[in-house]
Amino acid sequence: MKNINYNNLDTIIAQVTPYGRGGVGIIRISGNKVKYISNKILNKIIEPRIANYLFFKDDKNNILDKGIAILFNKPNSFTGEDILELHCHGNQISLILLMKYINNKFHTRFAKPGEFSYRAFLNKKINLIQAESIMELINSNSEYEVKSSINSLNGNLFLYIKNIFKKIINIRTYIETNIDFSEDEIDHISTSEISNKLKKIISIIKNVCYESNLGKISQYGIKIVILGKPNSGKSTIFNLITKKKSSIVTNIPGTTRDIIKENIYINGIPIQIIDTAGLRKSYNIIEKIGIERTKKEIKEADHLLLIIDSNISKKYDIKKTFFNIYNKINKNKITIIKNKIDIKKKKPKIKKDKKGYNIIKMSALTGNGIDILFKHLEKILYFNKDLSKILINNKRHIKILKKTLKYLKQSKFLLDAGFYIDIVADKLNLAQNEINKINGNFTTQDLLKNIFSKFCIGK
Ligand SMILES: Nc1nc2c(c(=O)[nH]1)N(C=O)[C@@H](CNc1ccc(C(=O)N[C@@H](CCC(=O)O)C(=O)O)cc1)CN2
Ligand SMILES: Nc1nc2c(ncn2[C@@H]2O[C@H](COP(=O)(O)OP(=O)(O)OP(=O)(O)O)[C@@H](O)[C@H]2O)c(=O)[nH]1
Ligand SMILES: [K+]
Repeated sequence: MKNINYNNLDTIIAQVTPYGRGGVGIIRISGNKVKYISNKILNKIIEPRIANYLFFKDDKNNILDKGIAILFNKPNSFTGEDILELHCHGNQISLILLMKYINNKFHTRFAKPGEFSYRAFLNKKINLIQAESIMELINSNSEYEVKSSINSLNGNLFLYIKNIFKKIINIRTYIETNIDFSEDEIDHISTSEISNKLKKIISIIKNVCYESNLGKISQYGIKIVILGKPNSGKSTIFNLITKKKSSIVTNIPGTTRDIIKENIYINGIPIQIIDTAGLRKSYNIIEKIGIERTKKEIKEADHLLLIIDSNISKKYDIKKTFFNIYNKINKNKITIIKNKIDIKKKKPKIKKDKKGYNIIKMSALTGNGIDILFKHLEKILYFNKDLSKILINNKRHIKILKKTLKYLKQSKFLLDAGFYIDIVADKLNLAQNEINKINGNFTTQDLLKNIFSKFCIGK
């Protein structure tokens, strides 16, 4: 499909409901010929934006279907062009027959994937971010992805991008007005002020880029790694969370030699949960490999669950044995589970320790306390990071933001190192161009076509 000519704004038609059998199947027609087609097929001039229950007929007065027709007059439609929607009975054959008839009779054609949205974009009905988020929404596989795409559909991401853009412009203006290019020497006060401003933008983007690592969730889920001493109950927790018996549970310490992964959803959040080998010094070569891999998993994890047997004496300080991660790690990145509370018949609960780390007392064996754990994880993984506000799932956006970040860092570096301000400004310019690509202000035709062609048919 090399010759997609999106600029040729002829009238296009597509089935917008899924292929197959259904209660209702909707056909959408967009373009200049719509009114003519509507009059012919419906045998009537219908009022726009009103549902009309009518026969759909061919030119020989044969009934093609009887359904609901809605006309949207340009520019007040999804695409900004005239649109006719035919809500037919959901039979795939009759839908195709109807579309074929229209194509043959009125010289319309089937829409390419994303072509309706592309027209909506060209006619400034939606911005590029919204178009992409509509597609993200359609392709969502979890409540989590649905929420994030609806969020960017609502314009939150657009506002965020605009804010970064404004801040960059702000610095460029500041440079142009406050620095005298005719002098070789740069005023030190202004330089440090610019440097601070740059630092701020960098941190704003960094925050989002960090969260956007969660963007990989569509493929793998948020990575939760289970850690703990042998026999603390890691495999039992893993089985409890995944509700499967895939991890071998035994009372022989060191049974879990390798890493077991499972993809699950916790309250709609896609999660990849990983059970690790028992962490301890081992001369067993197989176990050693497992431990090396555990270290790697820890590095890549979004969240750690550290399992401790709550009945084992405290003087043996487990927390110290975990590569000192306990003290180094962000308090929200780790949850300590004091397991096996059933033995001393304690009640499950959640609390914070003196250092502010989250501790959950529960029993993996009986499942008592699992709801507390799930609720906590949901809070930590979803709400604490404020993903409900800005979450970037879109690979294209992440890539652009990373590039923007790179240019901003370079420009700060050059500034701090005392390079000429125009070199700094050049880098800023590059950053600005990057950010412009997200909302489609600085996007080539090829790129646009590429983006929209990944949409589904009828969108
Ligand atoms: N029947 C139907 N349902 C649908 C769609 C559709 O195309 N048809 N959509 C397709 O994605 C979504 C809704 N998107 C739409 C976006 C804009 C307009 C529209 O008519 N816009 C006009 C008027 C706005 C107004 O009255 O406030 C405009 O923008 O000028 C319609 C649907 C989801 N539901
Ligand atoms: N009473 C009680 N026993 C538990 C609990 N959780 C796990 N166990 C038992 O503790 C033993 C070890 O559990 P595992 O889940 O295999 O422990 P692990 O941490 O995966 O062990 P390794 O494979 O050695 O790393 C098993 O006999 C479990 O049945 C619990 O909450 N209460
Ligand atoms: K074990």
